[in-house]
This record gives sequence, structure tokens and C-alpha cells, in this order.
Amino acid sequence: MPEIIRDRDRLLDRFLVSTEQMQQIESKIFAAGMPVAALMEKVGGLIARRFQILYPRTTHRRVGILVGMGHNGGDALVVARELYFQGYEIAIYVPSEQLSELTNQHYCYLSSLGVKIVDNVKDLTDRDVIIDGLFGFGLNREISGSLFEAIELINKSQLPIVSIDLPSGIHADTGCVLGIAIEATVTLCLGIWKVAFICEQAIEYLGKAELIDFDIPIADIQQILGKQPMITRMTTDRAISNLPLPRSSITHKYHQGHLLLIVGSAQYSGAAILASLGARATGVGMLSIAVPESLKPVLLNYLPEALIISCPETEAGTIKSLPELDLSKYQAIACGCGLTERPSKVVKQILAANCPIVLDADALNIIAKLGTEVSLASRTQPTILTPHIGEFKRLFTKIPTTNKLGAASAAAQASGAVILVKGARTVIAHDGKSIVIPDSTPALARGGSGDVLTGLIGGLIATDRRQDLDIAEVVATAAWWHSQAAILAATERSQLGVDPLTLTHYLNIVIAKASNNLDGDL
Ligand SMILES: NC(=O)C1=CN([C@@H]2O[C@H](COP(=O)(O)OP(=O)(O)OC[C@H]3O[C@@H](n4cnc5c(N)ncnc54)[C@H](OP(=O)(O)O)[C@@H]3O)[C@@H](O)[C@H]2O)[C@@H](O)CC1
Ligand SMILES: Nc1ncnc2c1ncn2[C@@H]1O[C@H](COP(=O)(O)OP(=O)(O)O)[C@@H](O)[C@H]1O
Ligand SMILES: [K+]
Repeated sequence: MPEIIRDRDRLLDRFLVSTEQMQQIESKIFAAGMPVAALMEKVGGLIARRFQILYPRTTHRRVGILVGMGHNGGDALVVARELYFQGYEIAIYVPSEQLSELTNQHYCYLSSLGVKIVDNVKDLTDRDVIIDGLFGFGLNREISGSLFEAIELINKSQLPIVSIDLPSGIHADTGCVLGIAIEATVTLCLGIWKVAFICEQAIEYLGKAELIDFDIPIADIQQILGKQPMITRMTTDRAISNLPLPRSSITHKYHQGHLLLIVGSAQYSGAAILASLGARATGVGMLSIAVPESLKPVLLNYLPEALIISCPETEAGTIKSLPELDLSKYQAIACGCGLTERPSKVVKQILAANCPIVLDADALNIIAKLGTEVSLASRTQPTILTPHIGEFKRLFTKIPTTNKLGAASAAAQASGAVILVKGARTVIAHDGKSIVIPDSTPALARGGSGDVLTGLIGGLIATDRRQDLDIAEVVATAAWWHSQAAILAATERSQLGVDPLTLTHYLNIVIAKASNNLDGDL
């Protein structure tokens, strides 16, 4: 029986493949009897149908199509033929003379139909829209010569471009630009998300990315990627199912977790407020906030429900020491936002706590100075480090950062911690597995956004009561939540209107919306 479509969509959206894995999956399908030509026909048909919705003939009749020598070009030719029969006015440009067999057959048939074939890519620049079928995941070296010039010219034309599978020029496994790449308006990724779609260097080329499902059996995907794949994408249904929702009707505050935040200084009091408001959105049962004593009034003004722990402070307004505290009563501790690097003794004390701890910002710089691995060596409970790339370099001086996914997993392996590397695409690595947050917004690129995330992570860990939920899954859920709230806020207020305080207001709204949408699906 075919997979139930809704479940299939949800599962498919979590997968991420390398070129090699995609080729292995493809081989399985072909070995099982699916003819290669039939698959290309099916994929081309799906792309053509999607294209007609995105760019109807009534508004985008004149279509220019770039055709490469491999199967990406073959897909493009099937699309060309289908659109031709739907009444689009097609012109194709085929820069290579050596086409692969199947691609060549489609080319011959199109020629026989009298479809316009142009010799110069310039002749495509007066079109309404371009379809890019030059290279897919078969791109394996730098683009140069006339191909380079063709891509350059098409990019300059400012026409909308629909890329098939990948923007030509983007390497499927690294997201790197090999010489030059098509700047797509829309990219229709075929079958399974390729790694490039979560690489920061590819973001500006992908445009709006969509997955075109061509019915690869889930069992075949799982045979190659494993039942628990090494790298997965955090998706809406996955994240929502990880939240502490719905609550038990008979729960009480002491069953909803107790989070201790250790944050703030006179200089950075706002960071303490933002982390606290992030934590508040998780509904954590009890929230204790340790701050320098002079910050108590301002914190209470924002969070009257919080238990403020007034700490003795230095002349500079930083935490001097923690008062006598029983750390065993907290389900999680998050530390570092706005702390400054002075309270290193406090951070050392926290490292000895027998509960999960989240270290961010100044706490990261403190442990980097103490020696990251040495500092974490005696931890028995999970440690979560949430560096941006600058902090990461200080924490793990020997790990190269060109490949963020690789860097995060190397750091997780070296330290035993859960590593969350921030940025346009946040990555979470732990225990040989990585989770990527596939969607976000540059609206978050402003001071204070990260403080909100620290509070969210701490709050979610403290409230988590499920035994089966991996700690990295909880951390990734918080990061997904953070991005989704920013996306919603940016939609309603523009990318400029997502100051961190506003972001905290959207945290609960976005969850209510996402849960309602999922319920509506059922
Ligand atoms: N697998 C699947 O599940 C499905 C795959 N499908 C489709 O197939 C696509 C992959 O097809 P593909 O393997 O033929 O590779 P593709 O990207 O068309 O190009 C390879 C050609 O380019 C050449 N070449 C490389 N770099 C170059 C450069 N810099 N400059 C110049 N040339 C360069 C390379 O040359 P070679 O290395 O052989 O010398 C080779 O000839 C995939 O993206 C999707 O669209 C779907 O139809 C159905 C399901
Ligand atoms: N271009 C971007 N696109 C998406 N998210 C971004 C972008 N730039 C930054 N972010 C996110 O914003 C947050 C910034 O955190 P951080 O660098 O710690 O700042 P701060 O310490 O000032 O709060 C992180 O969650 C990061 O992933
Ligand atoms: K392409």
C-alpha cells in the first residue's frame, strides 16, 4: 500500500542527501525495474506542472531554457516539450555538443517538433522567464569558458529563473559556488533535499526552494540513510511534537521544570531580560534568575513571576559570586548572556552542577580561556554550547570552520557536548548526529537575538519530561522555534522590525499558529 501522503510528506521533508547517497538510492530504484527514461519523464512532468502554476502562460509565455549535457539537461528538455505542448513559446540553448544518450534523444525529438534552438545565449535574454537545466548534482568541477559567460549573462538579465534540482554552479554536497552559479528565483529540488540547501554559501543562489516529490519509496531512502539518519532537517511537525504540549490537565508548577538563569551585568542588563523572556515563552514551571543585585528591579519589572536571586556584585556591576544555592533543585541551568568574562568562578561552579547546562556568550569565552575540553571533562549531565562562528573558533581553535556541519560534529565529538552553531543556517550536533534548521531570516541578525535563544533552550530542557527525547532534539526544537518566530515577525513587521523584544512576543503566537495548521491537516 502506498505511504499515506501526509505522513510521507512529513517524513520526506526531514531527509537530506549527499550526491553519493542520491546515486545509491537511484541505483536501487533502477535495479528494481524502474526505467531511467520513465523516471526522467515523470520528473520532467512534475516540474512542468509546478512551473505552470508558478509562471502561467498568460503572464510568462516566452520561456528560455538552458540545457546541459547530463540528465539535468534531459529533465529540462522534457519540461521544454511539455510546456511547448501547453502553448508556451519555447527557445532552448544547448552549449555542449556532447549530450548523454537520453538527453540527446529528447533533444532530437524537440528538434523534430521545430522547437526554437538558439546558438547564442543572448537570444534568451528577451524571454519572460528562464529554466536552468545546465547542471544538477553531476557538477564536479569549476565552470569556465562559454558556460561561465552564459551564466553571467543570464544572471545579469534580471529575468526570473527556475533552477532544476540545484542552481547550476552550486556543488550539491558543499553548497560552494564552482566558478559561477545561477542566481535562481526558485529552485525545484528533486526527490530529496540535497545538502547544498542547508549550506550558508548557497543561500543567496537558491531563491525560494521547493521539494518536488517523485515518489522514491521511503524504505529505499531509509536503507541508504539508515532509520536514524546522521543528518536531518528540523521540520514543523517534528518540532511541534517535541514541545511540552499539551500539558497534563492535572500538572502543577513543580512538574513543569525549574530553570536557573545566570545572566547579566550593569553593562548588559538587556541580555538578562531577553534570555528570561525567551525562557518564559516555554511555560517553564519555575524561573529563577541570578543577576547582580542592582538588576533586580528591572528584571522584576519585566517578569514579575520570576524568582530573582540577587547576587553580590563587583564595582563594575558584574556578578561577584553566587549566594548559597542548592543547584540540585534545578532541571537545567543556562548561563552567560550579558555576564561579561569576569565571573569565571561562577562558571566553574556551574560546570560542577549535576543537571543539563547551557553555556552561551561570555560563558563560552570563559571556558575557551580555561580550555574547552578540560572544562567539560568531568561533566556527567549534558552540556550545551551555543556559539556563533567567532565564539566557535575560540572554543575549538584546531577545528576548521569552512564546513559548518563538519565543524559542529567534530566539536561535538571532541567535547562530548551538544554543539549549536548559530548563523543563517543553525546546526546542532551531538553524538554522531546533526540536525539542521532549514529556514530562518536575516531579520535575526541583530544584537540580542541570541540571548532569546539561550532562554528558550534552557526553558525547553527544564520543562522536558519525556524520557525518549534526545537532548539535541530539544535544543534543535528551540532553534527551530526561534527562527519560526522571527520569520512570522518579519512577515508582519518587515525584516527591520524584529528587535529581540518583539521576537519574544512572537514566540507563543507562532506555536499557536503552527499547532493549529497541523491540526487542520489531520
Ligand atoms: N539521480 C536521481 O535520482 C535523479 C536525477 N535526475 C536528474 O539528473 C541530474 C544529475 O544528472 P547527471 O548525473 O547526468 O549530472 P548533471 O548535473 O546533469 O551533469 C553532469 C555532466 O556535466 C559534466 N560536468 C560536470 N561539471 C562540469 C563543468 N564544470 N563544466 C562542464 N561540464 C561539467 C559532466 O561531465 P564529466 O564529469 O562526465 O566529464 C557530466 O557530463 C540531477 O541533478 C537531476 O536533474 C532526475 O532526472 C531523476 C532522478
Ligand atoms: N543572517 C541570518 N539569518 C538567520 N539567522 C541569523 C542570521 N544572523 C544571525 N542569526 C541568528 O541570530 C542569532 C544571533 O545570536 P548571537 O550572535 O549570539 O547574537 P547576540 O549575542 O547579540 O544575541 C542566532 O540565533 C543566529 O542564528
Ligand atoms: K540546474
